[in-house]
This record gives sequence, C-alpha cells and structure tokens, in this order.
Amino acid sequence: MIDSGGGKDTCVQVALRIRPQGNREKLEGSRVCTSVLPNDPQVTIGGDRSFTYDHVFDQPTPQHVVYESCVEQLVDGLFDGFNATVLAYGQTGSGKTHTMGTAFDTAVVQNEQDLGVIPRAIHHTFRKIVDLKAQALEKGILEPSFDVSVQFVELYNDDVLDLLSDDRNSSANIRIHEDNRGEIALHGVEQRSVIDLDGTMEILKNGALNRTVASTNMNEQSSRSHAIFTLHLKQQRVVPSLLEDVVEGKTGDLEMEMLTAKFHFVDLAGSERMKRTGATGERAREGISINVGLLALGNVIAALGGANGKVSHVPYRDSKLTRLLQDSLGGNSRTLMIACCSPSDSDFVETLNTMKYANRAKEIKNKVTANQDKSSKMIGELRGKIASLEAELLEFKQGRRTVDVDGHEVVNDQYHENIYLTSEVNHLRFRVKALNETLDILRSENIDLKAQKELASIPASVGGEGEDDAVQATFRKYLEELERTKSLLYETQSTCDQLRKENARWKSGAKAGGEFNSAKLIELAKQDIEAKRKALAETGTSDYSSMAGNGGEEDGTSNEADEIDEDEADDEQDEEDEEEQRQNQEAEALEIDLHDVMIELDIKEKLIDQLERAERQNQQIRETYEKKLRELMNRIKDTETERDKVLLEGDGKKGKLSDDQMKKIKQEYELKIVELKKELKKIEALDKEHLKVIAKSQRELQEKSRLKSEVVDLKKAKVELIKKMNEDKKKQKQQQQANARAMATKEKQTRLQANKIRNLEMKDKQREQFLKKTTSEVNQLRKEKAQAASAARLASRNVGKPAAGTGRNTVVGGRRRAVGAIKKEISFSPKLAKIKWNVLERKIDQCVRKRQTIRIMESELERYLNERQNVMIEIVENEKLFTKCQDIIYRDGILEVIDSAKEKLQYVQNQITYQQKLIMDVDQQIYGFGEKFTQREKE
Ligand SMILES: Nc1ncnc2c1ncn2[C@@H]1O[C@H](COP(=O)(O)OP(=O)(O)OP(=O)(O)O)[C@@H](O)[C@H]1O
Repeated sequence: MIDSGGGKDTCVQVALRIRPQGNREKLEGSRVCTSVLPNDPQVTIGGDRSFTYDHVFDQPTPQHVVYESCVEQLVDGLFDGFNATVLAYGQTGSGKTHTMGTAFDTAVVQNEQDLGVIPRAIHHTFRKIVDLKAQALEKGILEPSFDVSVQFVELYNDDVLDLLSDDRNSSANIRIHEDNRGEIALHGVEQRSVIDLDGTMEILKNGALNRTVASTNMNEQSSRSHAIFTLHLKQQRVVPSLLEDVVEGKTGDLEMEMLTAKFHFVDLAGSERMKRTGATGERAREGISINVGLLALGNVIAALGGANGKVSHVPYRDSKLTRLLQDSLGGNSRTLMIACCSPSDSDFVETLNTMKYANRAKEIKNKVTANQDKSSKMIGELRGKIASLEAELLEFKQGRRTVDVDGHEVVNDQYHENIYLTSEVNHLRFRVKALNETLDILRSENIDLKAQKELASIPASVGGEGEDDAVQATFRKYLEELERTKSLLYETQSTCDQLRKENARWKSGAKAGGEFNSAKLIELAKQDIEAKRKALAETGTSDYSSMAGNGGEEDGTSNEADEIDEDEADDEQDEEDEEEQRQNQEAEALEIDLHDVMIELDIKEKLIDQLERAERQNQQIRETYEKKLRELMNRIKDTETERDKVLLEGDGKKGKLSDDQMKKIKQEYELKIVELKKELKKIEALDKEHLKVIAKSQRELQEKSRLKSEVVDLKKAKVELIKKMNEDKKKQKQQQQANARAMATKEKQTRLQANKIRNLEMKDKQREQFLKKTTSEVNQLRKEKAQAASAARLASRNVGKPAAGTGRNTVVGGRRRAVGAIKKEISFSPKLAKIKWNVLERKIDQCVRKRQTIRIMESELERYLNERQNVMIEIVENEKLFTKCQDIIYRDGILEVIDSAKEKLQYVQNQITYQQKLIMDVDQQIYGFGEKFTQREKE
C-alpha cells in the first residue's frame, strides 16, 4: 500500500510487470528466463538471481489488476491534495505504452479490459467527482467544486513539444520553471480544461496519436520520445475535519479549503541497443537521445538512492527529463515506477538491467505533503470579519453607535431619539392634516355666519325670501373670494419674505466676499488651474528629460563588458538599486500630480454643479415671480369687474341697497384693489431685483462655460498623465525584467563559481588530510630512525664491554632495529606511492577488463541467440518441407537434418544459459568491487 504521506518521507514504490511473450519470440525459440512465486512480490532471473519489489505482475496479469493494486490509491490521494506520478520504465517493446494505456490505434476500437492506467485514472477521477458531489448533497452541505485540466507533452531529442498544440514547432516558447516552493511547472504549454470522461479521452487520444512513433526491429510501434500526460485537479471543499463538528452540532461554521494536486503519467521511451533495434539515421539519433535521457535519469536515481540514504548533489539539471521529474523523484509526490520487462531469454541482459535499475529506485525517498491553500481558510475568516465590520459601520453611519471621549464605544441615545422624533413628526403631520380639514370647515362656517350677519344688517328686502337667498349667495361668493384672496396674499407675503431674506444673504455674501461668492471662487479656481497646469508642464518636461537621461545611462550600462567580478557586480547592483529607487520616486511624483489633477477636477466639477443649481433656482424663482404677478394682475382685474358688476346690480336694484351701503361696498373693493396693487408693486420691485440677480448669474454662466472648457483641458491633461504613467510603468517593468534576467545569470554564474570553489576546497581538504597523514608517518619514521640511531650509538659505545650473556645480543638486536627502521624509511618513498598507484591502476584495469568481458560475453550471447534463431528457422523450414515431401528417402534425409538441428539447438541453448550465468557472475563481481572501490576512495 502507498503511504499516506503527510509531510513524511515516502519511498518510491516499484512494481515490476512482465509482459507475455510475443509470437515472434516464440517462433525464434526464446525461452522464459523469469519466474515469479505466487503471492510473493519476488522475481527470479536466470535461475538464481532474485529481486523483491512492492508489486510483481507476471505475464498473464490483466490491466485492471495493475491499476487497482497500485494506481487507484494514488488517484484517491489526488482528492486530498497529494501529487502523484506513475513512471513506466523498461526496454523497448517491454509494454510501457500498453501499461499506460496510450497505445491508440485509429483503426481498432480498444477493448475495455485492455484500457491502461491513464484511461482508468481519468475514469476514476470523474466518477469520484460525481460521488463526492452526491455525498455532499446527501449530507446537506455545500457541494465541492472541481476544476480539472490536462497537459500532454513529449520530450523528443531533448526538446519539449506540446502534444495538444496545433503548432508542433512551438517548443521554443516552452520553459521549465521552478517556483519558490520548488515545484516544477511547464510554461508555454497548453493546459486544457476538461469536464467529462469523453472529452478528456478525446484529448488523450489526439495527443497520443501526435506522439512520435516509428517502427524498429524490436517494436512495430516504438515510441521515440518520453511522454508526460499531466492531470491537474483543483478542488474547493468544506474542511472535512470541521464537517464532523458541524454534523455533531459542536460548531455552526463551515470552512472552505482549496486543494490542488497534479498527477504525472510518464511513458518513458524504451532503452535500446542500436545493434538490436537496427536503428540508423534519424532512428539512431533518436535512440542516442533516448539513452542519454535515461542515463541522466539513472544518475538521478543513483544519487537519490545513494549509500546510507545520504544525498549530496542530485544532477536534475543534466537533462530536461530529469528536470521535469524533479518533483516525482525526491520531491513532493507519491511516485510509482512500473518497470516493464520481457520474459524472453533473448532480452536477458536488458531485463537484468531493468531489474537492477528498478531496484535502485526503491531507495528513493520523497517528502509528500498535501497542497492545501492556506489562504482559502483565511479568506473565509476575512469574509466573516468583513460582514460583521460592515454591519458595525452601518450602525456607526446610522448613528446608533458612537465613540465617547475616552474612545469607548457607546450605543447612541440620539439614535433612539431620532426614531422617536420621526414617529412624532409623522403623527403631527397627520394632526396638521386633520386640523386643516377642520379649518376648512370652520372657514366655510365663518363665511356663512358673516354672510348672514351682513344680510341681517341690510333692511328687510322687498323681493321676499327668494331674493334674500340670492343676495346671501352673492355675499357668500364675495366673502369666499375675499377669504381666498386673503390666504393667497398671506402666501405671497411669506414667499416675498423668504425671497427678501435670500436676497439679503446673497448681498451680504457678496459684500463679505465669503465662501458663497461663486465669482470669486471661480476666479480663485481659475488661478489655481493655471498654476497647476504650469507646474504639471514643468514636471512633464523634467520627467521626460530625466527619462531621456536614464535611457542614455542604460545604454551606457548595457554596453559594459559582462565580466564576472564581484566588486563590479556589487557596483552594478547598487546602480540598479539607485535607478530603481529613482524610477519609483518619479512614479510616485507622477502619481501625486495625477492625484492633484483629480482633486482639481473634482473641485471644478463641484463648482460647476453649484452654479448650475443656482441657475436653476434663479429660473424657478423668476417663473414663480412671473406667475404671481400674472395672478395678482388677474385678480385685480377680476375684483374690479366684480366691483363694477356689484355696483351695477346695486344700481339696478335701487331701493334695495341704500347709497351708504353701496358706498361701503365700493370702498371695500377699492381698498382691496389698492392693497392688491400695492402688493403688485412690491412683487414688481422684487422681480426687478431678481432680474439683476439673473443678470449676475448670466455672467456666472459665462464663467461656467469657461470653467467647463478648462475642465475638458484638465481631463485631457489627466489622460495624458495616465498615458505617461502607463508608459513609464511599462518601461520600469521592462527594466526590472532585464535586471531580473541579469541577476539570474549572475546568480547562476555565482552558483557555478561556488560549486567550483567547493570542489576545489574538497580537493584541498583531501590533499591536506593526505599531507597530514604522510607527515605523521614521516614523523613516526623519523622518531623510529632516531631511536634506532641512538640504539646503534649505544650499542657501539658498549662494544667490547658486553653485559654478561646479553652484550652481543643487544648489539645485534639494536642493529636489526636500526636496519628495520631504515628499511621502513626506504619503504615510504615515491617508490611506495608508485607501487600503490600501480595497485590502483591494476584494479581499475581489472574492472575495465571485467566490463569488457561482459561486453564480449553479451556479444557472444547475442551470437548464440542469432544462431538459435537460425537453427529454429532451419527446423521450422525443414518441418514444413517434411510435411510437403512425399519421397520416403528424401523425408528420411529431412528428418536427419531436423534431428541434428535440434541437437544443435540444445547445444546452443546450453551455451546461452551458460553465457547468461557468466554475465550475472561477472556483473555481481563488478558490483562488489565497485562498492569496495568507493569505500577505499572514501578512506
Ligand atoms: N501486458 C501485455 N499484455 C499483452 N500484450 C502486451 C503487454 N505488454 C505489451 N504488450 C504488447 O507488446 C507490444 C509492445 O508493447 P509497447 O508498445 O507497449 O512497448 P513499449 O515498451 O512502449 O515500447 P517502446 O519503448 O518501443 O515504445 C505491443 O504490441 C503490446 O500490445
């Protein structure tokens, strides 16, 4: 089972798949050289060499078993944000494309059982999406949203080609990019969004058919490139851990999280031997490129699975293939390598190599973590915060909440008071309406009473009751008219009062030159605009001149030689920083200017608005005046005619109304007319005054149009300024990009230099250690020599006076030690180093010779394999001849030939087995020696 990961070290999983023997192999008489024990992930090759992997699939294993055993769980992990990679490796024709499921044949409809890993994974992904959505619906929570997209590229002759692009030559724009989290991504490659199985399968099929394929001796449809199909999955879902809490009622908040993961399906091109594939020309060139890529991959695997798990330098950058697979090997990905091999002994060497390659890959440790977007969690929190703050702000705006002098938040009483007062106002409005209605009733009653009173004061009429009613009605009419005129007069008076007040305010404003003097304001604004415009023009020219200056400087800089000198690099860096700072300052200045212009525009527009409003007001006032004048004049006219009519009627009814009464009525009317005329005069005077105001506003209007044109100018200036800012920003961006490029090159060079320095330092250290060791050895020898010399001196002094029984022995012993020491001194010399060197050379020579032996044995094996093929052909042809031939004598002869061919076949087969065994033995020896050699080197 694949580990769950979670930031822990996870080993690369390895599965070995042995394909069934092909017809050609059977015809050639190839024997099966691999054996797998049932229910044991172990494979044995050549009878006695065994390898153990995470999974071993023998010849008849169907596609779904491979998928379900080791790929399905990787697809499941994709939905928890874990990256995954499936890597198919193996010799040409070993079944990689078949296993991955990209062997599409336009003529043949693929059987569902034959579907490989990729189609099954796509199917699984879309089925899981539907299931997860249904589960969410069932639980009554927010449905997760998914965004699936695919990429399909091939690495052909170390060029990355987009298999989904119409332009096959677009590789120039494709870049391999490593982001700051160390994730590898391809830029310039089409990433197609997909929504269902059919659409994705169509894309996969089209891409696979675009892949470079050619026929070789080993495979009819041999892939000539490494292909990488990538499935990207973006998922937004409710955080599952919190979901349980919500279901249990512990919390009511659901949090969303964003998960991203990618699944690389890598179908590597098969390793091949030119001799066997028969590749020449273009095919040979492709073969070399394939092998180079695989060799680089092998080096990366070897470095990652290094001794004791210590990884020093991993040569990812040696090829594009390894660079693209950087995440998958030693990075953040659950990786499965499916090593494909042939069971036939004719592919013995390749199969053995594949098994060794896969064995090394088992040692690689990846660090797997879920790609969860931490910011999505934060966004949820921030959204909640914004909502509560908005609600709070609304309360502040409404005045419900305030802050007291101590800075404490308090709920405002005024808010409640306002609500109370608003309801009171509504109530009072209602009351006013009711009172108005009562007033109307009282007024009409008053008129009735007045009319009755007037009538009572008139002596009893001659015309009887009917005539009295008529007179009362006339009185009523007059009195009503009188009341109406009175109320109109009150209204007009109050309007006049208001206008008078307003006029006085305007006048006082004009006198004081206060803030309401629009003419003055406009004047001020004009002056301001002029000043700003001048300032802007000056800034603009200075900007351009400074920019031009910069351009010159830049040219100068770009022409400088690109020497890798640290001081120079620092200076350049400083200059670049200064330049950047200056440009930033300029941009800031421009932005301030733009801000000022915008404020100016705002002020001007507000002014114009104010003027327009004043103009509208004037117009309205003027219209009201004119209306009032018209009305008053009409009313005077009406009252006059009414008076004349009443007097005439009074004349006609002589005897009914006395002269005094007539006079009184006349006087009343005259009085009214005089009052109305007075009013008219007043309004005419006001009208005149208002006309003056209008004339003034006309002048202001002219100012306004001037202002408007200035605003247009200012807007133009703003557009120009924005354009200029954009241009500057563009230039700045280009400059920054150029700087970044230069920096990257410098960094690369620095890195290279650092590497060089490190290597040299290491060598120095080694030399130092060697020197130390040698010096201590020399010192030791010197010491011994000195001891020997002193012993010799002592011995010579003691000559002639030997100690009883020991004298001679001591001398001899001393001499011997001295000679030994001298011998030792002689043994440490260039001669000794030469001997050591020779040993080393011999060992290297031995190793090379063993490798050469393997090569010879391999070609010998190949010779026997060819021979077996020929013998098989001979046997088959003779058997055919035998069945066809009727002649008994001739048939006997054929039988004899067949028998001897079979004997030869047996011999050749034995030779093949022997050669394979030999190869394995020597291979093991070299491996062992190689280990020892490395150890010695370390020592
Ligand atoms: N497990 C299998 N069952 C049946 N047939 C298989 C199996 N594996 C491979 N084959 C057949 O073997 C042939 C070669 O397989 P395939 O093209 O997949 O090899 P390959 O490793 O991709 O080769 P190359 O590296 O040259 O592209 C094909 O005809 C394929 O159908």
